[in-house]
Amino acid sequence: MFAKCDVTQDEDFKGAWDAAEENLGPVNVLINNAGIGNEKKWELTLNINVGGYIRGTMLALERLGRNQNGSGGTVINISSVAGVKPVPFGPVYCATKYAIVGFTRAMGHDLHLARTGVKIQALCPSLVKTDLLTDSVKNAISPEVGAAMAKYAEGLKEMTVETVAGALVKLLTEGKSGACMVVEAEKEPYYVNDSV
Ligand SMILES: NC(=O)C1=CN([C@@H]2O[C@H](COP(=O)(O)OP(=O)(O)OC[C@H]3O[C@@H](n4cnc5c(N)ncnc54)[C@H](O)[C@@H]3O)[C@@H](O)[C@H]2O)C=CC1
Ligand SMILES: CCCCCC(=O)/C=C/[C@H]1[C@H](O)CC(=O)[C@@H]1CCCCCCC(=O)O
Repeated sequence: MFAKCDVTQDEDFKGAWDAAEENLGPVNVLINNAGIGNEKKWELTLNINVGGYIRGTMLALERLGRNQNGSGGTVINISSVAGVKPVPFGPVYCATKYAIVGFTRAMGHDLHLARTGVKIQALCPSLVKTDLLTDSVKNAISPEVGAAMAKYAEGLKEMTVETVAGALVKLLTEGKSGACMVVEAEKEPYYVNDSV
């Protein structure tokens, strides 16, 4: 099914959730995935990459939280390797992905899990060659930085969408709330940043 959803808009997010329930039945997993890499439009990048994830998580807590008579569930936030190490090619992008790791660790803490019964987790993939990379090169802070990003990316080992999806299933099925899992080419996925 398809539903229009601009993640910066509350009404769109609620409408997409309702449409999913009407068409598919009860929802108990939300994956916050929409993201951009645009250093020139830094406020838009924050609104989508951070605001959209927080909006989605708050909606999931409202709809799924046991403290709201919900059934519990899981939110997976797609951060990035750029959320656990500084990536100089996209400083704003990097800041948004660090923000998501911090938000996930804090909101995923047992203090909240005990209240809501909703697990909050983050997946931090390394590079997959999607439109995001092309757009990020085009919208880098300067043409030179864009060129350096493209050159660096060329030198990286290829990682497939299937590898990322496999890690996501592992995180969803075995990961604790607050867990942040990194997935890189030719490595077993691993956890970082244990909760306090
Ligand atoms: N491609 C990569 O190397 C990596 C990507 N990520 C993250 O994975 C997620 C998905 O990225 P990709 O599939 O690679 O990029 P992509 O550019 O192929 O997909 C991003 C999607 O987000 C959607 N989107 C953008 N703004 C939106 C908005 N306001 N509302 C709703 N949807 C919106 C776009 O329409 C697009 O379908 C992003 O959060 C990205 O930061 C994380 C690590 C590595
Ligand atoms: C180590 C960072 C992995 C980043 C994967 C990702 O989220 C891609 C993001 C691009 C973004 O749109 C703006 C950027 O700066 C990113 C490109 C980064 C170049 C690849 C670095 C990959 C690596 O070292 O594993």
